[in-house]
Amino acid sequence: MTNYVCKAQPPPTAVSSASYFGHSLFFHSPPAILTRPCRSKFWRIRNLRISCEYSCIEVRGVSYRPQGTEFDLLNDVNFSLPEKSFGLIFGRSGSGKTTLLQLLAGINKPTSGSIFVQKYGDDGKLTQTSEPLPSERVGILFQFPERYFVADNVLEEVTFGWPRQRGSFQLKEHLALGLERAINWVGLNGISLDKDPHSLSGGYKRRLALAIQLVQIPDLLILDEPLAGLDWKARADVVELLKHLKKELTILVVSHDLKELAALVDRSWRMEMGGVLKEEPIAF
Ligand SMILES: Nc1ncnc2c1ncn2[C@@H]1O[C@H](COP(=O)(O)OP(=O)(O)OP(=O)(O)O)[C@@H](O)[C@H]1O
Repeated sequence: MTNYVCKAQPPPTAVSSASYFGHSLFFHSPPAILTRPCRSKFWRIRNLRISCEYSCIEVRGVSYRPQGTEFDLLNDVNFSLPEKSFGLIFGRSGSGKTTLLQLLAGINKPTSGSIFVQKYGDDGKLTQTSEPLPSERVGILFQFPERYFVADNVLEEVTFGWPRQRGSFQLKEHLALGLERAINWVGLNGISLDKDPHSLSGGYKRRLALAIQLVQIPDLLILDEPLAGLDWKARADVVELLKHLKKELTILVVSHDLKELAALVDRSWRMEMGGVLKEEPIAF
C-alpha cells in the first residue's frame, strides 16, 4: 500500500490528541505541559502514561457515479486529514464538494476507492491495519441546518430521536451527559431549554445545530457552508466557536468563505469541475 502524506505530518497539536489509558482527552483542555511537542515515546505525568499516537481520516482513490448515470461526479479523490485538524474544501459551485461530503458521511457509497481511519505511532509508523470510518461516528451539518428544525423547544430539538420508553438507563445517562457537554461546548448554556429554536438569532441557531451533532462526539465533524446566510456578527461568532471546537475535534468544512476561515485551516483543497480534488494552501 502506498505510504501516504499523513504519516509525516502529525496533527497540529500532536499531544492534545494523546490517548489516556485508551480514552481520548477530549472533554478537557490539555494541561499546559501537554501542549509541548512530543519528544519521547511516552509522557509520564503524575504516573499517567500518555502515548503520542494519532489517527488520520484517509480518502483513497474515491470515485463516484450515481446509479443510472454516465459520468463520474468524483474522480480519484485522495486526501488525508489528521485527527484534531481543520480541513477546508473550496471550489466552484457544482464541482462535487457536497457529493464528497455525502460519501464521507456514509449517505452514499463510493463507486470505487475507500474511506478509512489509519492509526500511527509517535514515530509516524502505522500501528495497526486501517479500519473503515463508521458513518455513525461522522457528524454532518448541511447548509442552513436550522431549516430542518422540527421541535417547539431547544430541549426537544436536541433530544429528537432519542430513545423514550426503551433504551437502557446507562444509554440515557450517557446521552444526558453528552447533551450537557454539547450545550456548554457551543455556548448555549445561557439559553432556556424551553425556548422556541426558531426564535433564536441566526448564530444561536447554528450553535444549536452544532450541539445536536456533538451530543455523541464524532470522529469527524463535517460542515457544509457553516457561515452561509449569517450576518457579520453571527459569522464572527461561528468562526470563534469553530476555533474553540477545533482543539477537540477533527473538522472538515466546505466553504466559499476562505478569508474568514483561513486562520483555522490546517489543510485545504480545491475541488475542480469534474470532481478532481487538488491540495492548495490558502494564504491571506
Ligand atoms: N444524484 C445525482 N445524479 C446526477 N447528478 C448529480 C447528482 N447529485 C449531484 N449531481 C450533480 O453533481 C454535480 C456536483 O454537485 P455538488 O452538489 O456535489 O456540487 P457542489 O460543489 O457542492 O456545489 P455547491 O457549491 O453549489 O453546493 C452537480 O452538477 C450536480 O448537479
